[in-house]
Amino acid sequence: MSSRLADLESATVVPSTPADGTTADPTLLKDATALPTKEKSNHFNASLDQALHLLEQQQGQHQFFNDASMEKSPTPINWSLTGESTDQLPPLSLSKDTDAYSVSDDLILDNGAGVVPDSPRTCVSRASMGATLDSEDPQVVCQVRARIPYPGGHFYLHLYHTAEDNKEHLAIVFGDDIRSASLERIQGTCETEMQRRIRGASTGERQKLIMREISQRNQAQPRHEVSQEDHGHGMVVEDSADRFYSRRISLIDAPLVRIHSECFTGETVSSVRCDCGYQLAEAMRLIQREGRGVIVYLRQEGRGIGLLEKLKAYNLQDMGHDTVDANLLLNHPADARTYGSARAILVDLGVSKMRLLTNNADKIRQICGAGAGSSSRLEVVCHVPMFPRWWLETGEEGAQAETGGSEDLSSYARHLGLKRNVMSEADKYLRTKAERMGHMLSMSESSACLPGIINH
Ligand SMILES: Nc1nc2c(ncn2[C@@H]2O[C@H](COP(=O)(O)OP(=O)(O)OP(=O)(O)O)[C@@H](O)[C@H]2O)c(=O)[nH]1
Repeated sequence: MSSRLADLESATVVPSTPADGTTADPTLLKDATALPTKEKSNHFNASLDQALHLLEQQQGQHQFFNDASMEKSPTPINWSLTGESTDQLPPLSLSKDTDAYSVSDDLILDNGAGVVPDSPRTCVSRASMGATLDSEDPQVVCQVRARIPYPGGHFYLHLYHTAEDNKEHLAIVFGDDIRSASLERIQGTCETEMQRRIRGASTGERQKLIMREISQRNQAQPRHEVSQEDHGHGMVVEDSADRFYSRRISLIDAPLVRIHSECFTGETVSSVRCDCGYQLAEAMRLIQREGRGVIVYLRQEGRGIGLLEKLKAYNLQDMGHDTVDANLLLNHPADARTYGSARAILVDLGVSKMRLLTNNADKIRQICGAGAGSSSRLEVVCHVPMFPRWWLETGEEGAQAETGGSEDLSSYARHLGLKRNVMSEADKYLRTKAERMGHMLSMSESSACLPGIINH
C-alpha cells in the first residue's frame, strides 16, 4: 500500500465520488517530482492541501495514517492518505530522509494510526518535531494549552493526543519558556489568529519568535552520551557534594520533571492506601518553588491496568496479598506501563535533560531509552527521590501524629532508621515497591544523590 516520494509522479489522489456524481481532479500531485527536493516538498504540500480541500468539500472527512507495517522501520517513514474508504485512494508516501514535511508550516501531517482528532485538516509531522524520537516512540500532538492559576503563580496545562493509546495525556508546565512544538505549528492554511488563540498557540510577532526558538532548540538537541558517572541507564548518582556542585550548571539546564501515573483513588478521593496523591502534590510544590519544570501526567490508572482492575486488586489486597501478587492473580503484569508517550511529550516540550522526581529505576531506564537505540536524546542527569513527608518527620511530634504514640517500631521503619511505630497502609504499599519492584527507597542512598532537594 505504500510508495516512496519518487513514485509520486504516477501517484494520484482519487477522492470518493461526490454526492452530485461529479469526479474530482485525480492529478493534483502529478507535478511534484519534477522539482528539486525542497521546492518539491513545498509544491507537494500545496498540492496535498488542495487535495485535502477537495476531499473536505466532497466528503468532509479524511485521515492520514502511518502504514502500520513500516512503524518500526527507522527509515523511511511512510504516510498514507485515505478517504472514508481506503479502497478508493491510492497510497501517498513521504520519505523521512527528505525535509519534505519539516519545512512546511501550513500543512502538518499526522501519523496517528488513522486518528486525526476533531479537525479533518489537523496533521502533524514527525520530522518537524525535530526528529529526536526513537523510531518506536509514539507520536504526540499538543491540542490545547491553557493557563491555570496556582498558589503563588500559574502553570500551563497541555492536553496531548497520542497515537499509542488514544488517551488524553497531560503536561503540567511551569515556566513560560517551555513550549510545545506541535502546539505552535500552524494547522492548515486557513487557521485564523482567533483559532490559534483558542487552542493556546502564539500569534503575530510572538509566534515568529517562538517558532524560531523551537527550530533552534531542535537543531541544538544534543545526542545522549554515556558519561563516566552514568550507571548504564542514564541515571547519575552523585557521590559527593563537590561533584554535585560541579554539575550545578547542567542542573540548572535540566528542569525538574515528574512523570506521574493517574491515580483516581489517591489523587481525587484522597486514599492513603498509596502515596500517589502526596507525590503529585509534592511534585507540584517542588517545581513551583523552582519556577520551572514539567509534570507529565499519564492516563495510566492502576499502573496501566485501569480503575476497574485496580479496585479488584484492592479487594485482593484486603485478603492479604500485596500489590504485585494482586495484579498477578488478576492475570496482569505487576506493572503494565510504558513511557514512550512521556518521552515524546518531553521531546515536544524541548526538554532533553532533566532531574527526574522518582524512586522508580525502571522509569528512569525507560525514559533514557536504554536499549531503545542510540537515537535517544533524553538524559536524566540525576533522580530526585520522592519520600513521603511522614518519613522525613522523624521527631517525636511527627511520630506521635502518625502512629498515635504506639512504641513498637516496625522492621521496615527500623531499616529506614525512622522513629515510626506502625506501618500505615501507604507504608506497606511503599515496602512492596522497594522490596519487589526495585524502587530506590533507601534513605541513605538517595540522600547522597541530591543534597538539598529533599530538605523540606
Ligand atoms: N495495580 C495497582 N496500581 C496501583 C495500586 N496503588 C496505586 N496504583 C497505581 O500506581 C501508579 C503509581 O505508580 P507507583 O508504583 O506508585 O509509582 P511510580 O510512578 O512507579 O514510581 P515513582 O516515580 O517513584 O512514584 C498509579 O497509576 C496508581 O493508580 C495498586 O494497589 N494496584
